[in-house]
Amino acid sequence: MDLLKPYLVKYKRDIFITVLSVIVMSAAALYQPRLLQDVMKAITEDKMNQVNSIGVKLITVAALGLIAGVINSIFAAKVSQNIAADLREAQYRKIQTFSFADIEHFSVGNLVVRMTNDIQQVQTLVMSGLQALLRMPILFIGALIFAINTLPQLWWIIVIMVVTVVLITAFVFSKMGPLFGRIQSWIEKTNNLAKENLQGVRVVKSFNQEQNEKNRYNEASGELNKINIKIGYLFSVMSPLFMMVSQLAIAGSIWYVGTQVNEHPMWIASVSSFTNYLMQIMMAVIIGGMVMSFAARGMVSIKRIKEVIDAKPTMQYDAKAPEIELMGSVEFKDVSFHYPADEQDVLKHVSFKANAGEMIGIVGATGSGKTTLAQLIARLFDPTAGTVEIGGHDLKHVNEKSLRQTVSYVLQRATLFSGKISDNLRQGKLDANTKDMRHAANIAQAAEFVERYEDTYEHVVEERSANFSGGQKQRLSIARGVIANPKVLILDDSTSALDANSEKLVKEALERDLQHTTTFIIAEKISSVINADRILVLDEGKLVGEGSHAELLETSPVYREIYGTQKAQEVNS
Ligand SMILES: Nc1ncnc2c1ncn2[C@@H]1O[C@H](COP(=O)(O)OP(=O)(O)OP(=O)(O)O)[C@@H](O)[C@H]1O
Repeated sequence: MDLLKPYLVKYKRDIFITVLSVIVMSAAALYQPRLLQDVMKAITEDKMNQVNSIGVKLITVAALGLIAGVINSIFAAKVSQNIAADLREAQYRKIQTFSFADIEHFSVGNLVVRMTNDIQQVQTLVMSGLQALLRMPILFIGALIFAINTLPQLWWIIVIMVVTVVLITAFVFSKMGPLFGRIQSWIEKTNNLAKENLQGVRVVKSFNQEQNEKNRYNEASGELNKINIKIGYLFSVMSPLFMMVSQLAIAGSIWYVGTQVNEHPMWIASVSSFTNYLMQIMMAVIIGGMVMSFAARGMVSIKRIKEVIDAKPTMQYDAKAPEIELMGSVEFKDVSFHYPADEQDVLKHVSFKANAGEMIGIVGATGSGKTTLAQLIARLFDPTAGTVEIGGHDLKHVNEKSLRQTVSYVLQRATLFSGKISDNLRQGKLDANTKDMRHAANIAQAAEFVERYEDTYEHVVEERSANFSGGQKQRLSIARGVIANPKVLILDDSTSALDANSEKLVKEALERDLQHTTTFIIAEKISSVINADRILVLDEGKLVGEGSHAELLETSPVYREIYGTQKAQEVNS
């Protein structure tokens, strides 16, 4: 509940209104049977003036109860929605501070469920809590007092009814509680499967995997369904049982009063309000059960949201580090690295220095650690040993803004955000004007197709950038990467979807227009980096060669082998 405390304080005025309205609503509900009893008594005693005045009172109390009920619902909805929005934003803010490792730790699907379904559960809990938490004890205790006060001789019926109902509730909840935790994890699994399937829809269709995917999804969805049905069964048993117990209690009280009516004729007026109070006691217990079920589910969700909000990002920036202008040299000093989930190093004792303005090619077999190395330059991960320095500064002590202004990383898989082309380019430079955009697009060989649109840079980017080809996406990502004229630019296989001529034009433009930028080009094909000032050769996480193309052909057997294989493939194709 710690999680909710600050929000309960924040919305205390509205919460106070809900509490007040609950009190009025419950008091009205409790007072009505008593007034009904008085009316009946007045009718049997033929006191018509009393009947009228009590009737007016009855209508006023009912109207008050109704108005209080409406106010309660409005404010409970308002508070619960505000709290849900605040929690959603708090989670989102926190997730923005997460490193890659933190996201991998939770998994994307898991975070999405925590942002949506778990928030929904907490919203329902707050809403039902504000509507019922106070109402339940007031109704229960109030109706108990009124019932005993009305027909004290029937106390034993109340006791039997309450004990039976409490036992049923305890039994049902002992079975239901553990199911709520399982529900959330199965929702995550089905969401992950759906997301993976939809994102990879082309692969699924082209490999005719629809049936397999359907089976995988059905299995997970079936498990989720089973748990939901179990909970449904338990609930469906509970309500008729409660109704049966209350009907038996009512029948028992009428029977008992019937046997005593000759001695106590006034009990007839009392028995109707007594049974009314019995129903109210039962209502209180049912409401309590419902709140408990929302609470059981909501508590699981609160715990899951709290895990995100309280998570300490594994990588933090030095808050005291001043914002400085970094120079473009990049140095790895005996760097080793393994991913958080793995023990084995994927980079092993890597040391090199790239001088400002150099163009460095990085080559190596698939899985040799090229992308990992690039991620350490952009500080998406910290090395597990050694240091990475930019402009002579250890990245662990560099201000975040300084780093982001210095390093621009164009990822292997081009990702654009829905909106406009200009919105995407401005992610690279906030205040970019059309001239900046045109310049960047020219370098990336994107201007040619962007300027064919009537609305040029204001052209829409659809969700998942579905209205662009792979090559167009890559060009726009490169444009976003170069627009701010970064000191360090990393192109991670970013021209793989470009034809050879466009790739050559991009390289030439980079050399011409970003002369002072230290550029790292990760490439599968040696031909893509053949003219680089220097080429780093990676093999199973080790730096096994460093030099120009000509030098490496002389000195590095690994490089020679890769080059030889690629040349042979070119000749054969
Ligand atoms: N997020 C991750 N968690 C765990 N292991 C990872 C992760 N990313 C990569 N690896 C592993 O690290 C090693 C190096 O991967 P990396 O992506 O750096 O290679 P690469 O040379 O860029 O490969 P490619 O040319 O295929 O892109 C591989 O063995 C890979 O399985």
